[in-house]
Amino acid sequence: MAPPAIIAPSILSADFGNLGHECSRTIAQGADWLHVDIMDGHFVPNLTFGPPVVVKIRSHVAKPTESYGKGTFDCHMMIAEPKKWVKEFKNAGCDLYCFHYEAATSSAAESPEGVSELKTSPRELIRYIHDNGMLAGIAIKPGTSVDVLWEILESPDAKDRPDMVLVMTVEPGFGGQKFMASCLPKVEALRTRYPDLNIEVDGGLGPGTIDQAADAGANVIVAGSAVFGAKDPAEVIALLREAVDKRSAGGRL
Ligand SMILES: O=C(CO)[C@@H](O)[C@H](O)COP(=O)(O)O
Ligand SMILES: [Fe+2]
Repeated sequence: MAPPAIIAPSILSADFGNLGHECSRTIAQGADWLHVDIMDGHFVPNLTFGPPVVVKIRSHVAKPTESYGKGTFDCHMMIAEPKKWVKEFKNAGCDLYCFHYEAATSSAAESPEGVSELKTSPRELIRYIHDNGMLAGIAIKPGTSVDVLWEILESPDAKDRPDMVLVMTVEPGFGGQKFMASCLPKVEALRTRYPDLNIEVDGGLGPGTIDQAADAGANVIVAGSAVFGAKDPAEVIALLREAVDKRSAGGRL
């Protein structure tokens, strides 16, 4: 049976002028995690915020009492140098550090300043994240084949294996984009091989698209505009959860 639903509203769609309150309210409305989109203006053509803002919102949301627990900060690192920021985000209050496969493997990302210790492989980066006391996620963009992940998921040592895979269902960079159903075969392939894996989908998720994502096997659901733009965010969170849990309880097609 697939793991239970985890609903992770993306705070990219929250009111940034009132972020602490928005975060605590969303958790009170039934969200499990908060999805924290970190963009550096290099890996993606947009900028968000860094560790000081994460510190501030952490003070409004209690740290989870267990791994994957309520209040987990799921930091989606859309940054060119994922290794460089691991310790800072840990210290800021991040619980799950999800880097992009493309950033970890591109030569531009490895070391724009020629600093060799920033060079790393996805497996080494996963180990480094674990050694720094966080869960590790690995994300792939719509144009990246799921095949790049098999070797990483089969790493003999659990320290080198990700705790979650994020399959992007939009091009990373902005909220409010149209859901790309063409990415779902990647989710299906992952779920077929790994019944217990946390598989996250991100981009364009909401009441109109959740059934397709849940049918494919996703259990960690990011939704930004659908939650923060809703009249009744609690109702949307409950609907997303029900769509996923209905499938994990009843078995997949
Ligand atoms: O990572 C990203 C965008 O790059 C996402 O997390 C979006 O912020 C999701 O927003 P919606 O598509 O749900 O509005
Ligand atoms: Fe995201």
